[in-house]
Amino acid sequence: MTAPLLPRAHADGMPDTFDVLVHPASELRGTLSAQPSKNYTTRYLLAAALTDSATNGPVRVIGVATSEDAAAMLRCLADWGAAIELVGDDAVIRGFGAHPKAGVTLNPGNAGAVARFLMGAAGLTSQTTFVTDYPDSLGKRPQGDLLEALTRLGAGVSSDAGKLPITISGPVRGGMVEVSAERSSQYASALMFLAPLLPSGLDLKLTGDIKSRAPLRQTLDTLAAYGIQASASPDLSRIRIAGNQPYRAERVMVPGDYPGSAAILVAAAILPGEVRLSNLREQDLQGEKEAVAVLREMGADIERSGDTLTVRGGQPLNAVIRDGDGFTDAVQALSAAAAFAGGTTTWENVFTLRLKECDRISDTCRELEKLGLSVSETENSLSVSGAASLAGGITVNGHGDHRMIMLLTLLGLRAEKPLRITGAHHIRKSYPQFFRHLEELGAKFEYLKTDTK
Ligand SMILES: O=C(O)C1=C[C@@H](OP(=O)(O)O)[C@@H](O)[C@H](O)C1
Ligand SMILES: C=C(OP(=O)(O)O)C(=O)O
Repeated sequence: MTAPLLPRAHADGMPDTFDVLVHPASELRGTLSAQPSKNYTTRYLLAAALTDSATNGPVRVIGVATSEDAAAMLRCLADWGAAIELVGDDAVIRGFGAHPKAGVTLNPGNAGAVARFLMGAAGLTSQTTFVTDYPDSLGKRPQGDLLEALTRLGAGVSSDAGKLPITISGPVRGGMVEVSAERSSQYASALMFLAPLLPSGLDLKLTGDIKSRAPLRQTLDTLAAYGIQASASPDLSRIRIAGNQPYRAERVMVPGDYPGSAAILVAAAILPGEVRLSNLREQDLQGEKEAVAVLREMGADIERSGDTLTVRGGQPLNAVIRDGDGFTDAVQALSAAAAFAGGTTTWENVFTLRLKECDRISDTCRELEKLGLSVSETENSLSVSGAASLAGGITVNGHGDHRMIMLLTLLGLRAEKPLRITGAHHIRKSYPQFFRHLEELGAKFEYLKTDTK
């Protein structure tokens, strides 16, 4: 099953590994449809695999993302015993229910959410090992909070000081358990996916200053779509999910992706022209929907008609001070708007950005400084002062981080001279068509083949 699931992410006509040369754009104009949501794709695929095909039959996940993270989830679920068929843009999955294959080694690539959600479900197996071929990215991200919770539930766990590679030996028991939600919401989401298949369910107490509440709500939403009952306190510090609840669904449809689309909206706002972006639901739990409100507050002209947003670009922008935790995956893209806004923009409460594919606070500061921008950071915040223009004409480092690559690309589109971004193929983690979408709007890129992974 592995082979046919992989090429989807690479069917873009670009070299396997490349730097991108971003040419300045005078305007952006055209219509796009937002790509499928990364966060709903990972959730709907996992939940589909957790259905028991003997009683539920196949689940059709309609319109799955084509990113490397989606491919990673598909590959791991197939390795765990799910029968997966890709039919056009859909995935048809016959799930393994509460019985993923034991003794399997899973490689979730560079996908944090995929790795953590699967580590939760590994509590159903007698043993699952997790490795990564991204030791410098996912391999450095912390997993200890989830491993502690699984240990309290009776799992045997071995890890490299709370990091990958990790082996989890179950099965675990249910009941009450604390899990820290201070560094990532993904640990709690992982346990939420596990809970319904444990005989006594889980009574989760989320501890610490809870971060990324929006994805926790997307997990509750996914459970509901698969017929699982859950109850949560309004602040999400307590989430109760009864046991012995089978996952059940026939068809689920993946909505459009707000985090990636935020980058398109910013590009459209900082350059003259008119861009229409469809497939973005107004009623949606993705926190990055807030990027629309943030851009409007900065002075962007964005109009909504149903699921379509129209941006009339080139309006003068002003700085804002906002708590960025609610739209964590759009902070990078919005920093490109900040780079051209009057005044200093500060994103507060964004400590968790340091724990993503790179340190999205310090590494961002370093790259923006190279471009001549004035930036500052605290442990928990990132500030960017707007400039009237950017010279460009240099090489900046994509840090192997798709959201950093999006941010630098947006800056390059508004620079005076072309900007080279290293390791731009990592865009495929979440948004393989990013450059192609911008090309459809009139942007020009050169893809410079490299041998650097
Ligand atoms: O649950 C999810 O799908 C995600 C949760 C967020 O992570 P944190 O909870 O670590 O902030 C987000 O940044 C990530 O891209 C996807
Ligand atoms: C941080 C991200 O993803 P993950 O945590 O799933 O690797 C992201 O998509 O920006």
